[in-house]
Amino acid sequence: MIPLSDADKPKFVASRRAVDFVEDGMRVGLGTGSTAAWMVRCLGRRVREEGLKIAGVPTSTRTAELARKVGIAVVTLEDAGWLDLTIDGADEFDRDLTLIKGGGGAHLQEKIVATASDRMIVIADPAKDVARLGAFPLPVEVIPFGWQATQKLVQRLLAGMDVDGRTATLRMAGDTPFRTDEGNYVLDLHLGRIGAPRDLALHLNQIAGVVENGLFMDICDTVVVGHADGTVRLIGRAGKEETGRIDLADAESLIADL
Ligand SMILES: O=C[C@H](O)[C@H](O)[C@H](O)COP(=O)(O)O
Repeated sequence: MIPLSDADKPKFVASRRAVDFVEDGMRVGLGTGSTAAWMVRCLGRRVREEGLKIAGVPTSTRTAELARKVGIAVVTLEDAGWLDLTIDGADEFDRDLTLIKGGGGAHLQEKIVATASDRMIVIADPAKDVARLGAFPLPVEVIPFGWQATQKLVQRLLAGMDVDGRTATLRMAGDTPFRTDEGNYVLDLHLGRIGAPRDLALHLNQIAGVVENGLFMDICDTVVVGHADGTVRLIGRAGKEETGRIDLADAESLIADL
């Protein structure tokens, strides 16, 4: 048996706690990324071992593949209509539960799915908890047509925004531009600090060629932070907090899914 790596421990702990919120009959949005992958495995185990009946709406082709592999019934958002809950990772979250997402380029589908849900729970490790957003580059999905013009307009906008850095770089996958599931490109905005996230998000989405930015405001209801020692912290709106503990040995049967 391969031991759970130190990097995976907080992801497993947060995921294991978050799937307790899933109830029989729910339509559940399934996030994307390394943390969300643990959540999908934890949820798959509940489906297999407890007979939990859920419909999962994945936010990427990667997540769809994993969900099917672990036994979750996968449906489209169109089929589900509306969702009870979405559980997803994040690249950063602040005190207002505003998020930066899209490190894996999935933030467009993730935002559509999360906003079509009654509730969004974010699962994270302690490194994602920031006093101010912006150290993580902000992903912005753009249409490939005329993307250089869009990049110029984004940089022109940044010149008037409350941020420290102002470069927007095209995300690459080797020698070619990275493509999202929709076939679009991603500009990563190196801002260092985002002083007014709402202002920035609204202005970015006004630029022709911008499809969606990775700032999630007023969408997340609860953040579940997992720690490597098994402790878990739930942060709700208005700073409401709760702590708990997850047994790390509980991850063993999931390691085979890796
Ligand atoms: O596009 C990717 C998503 O927004 C991820 O949820 C985010 O990047 C966090 O990923 P991870 O859990 O791998 O740090």
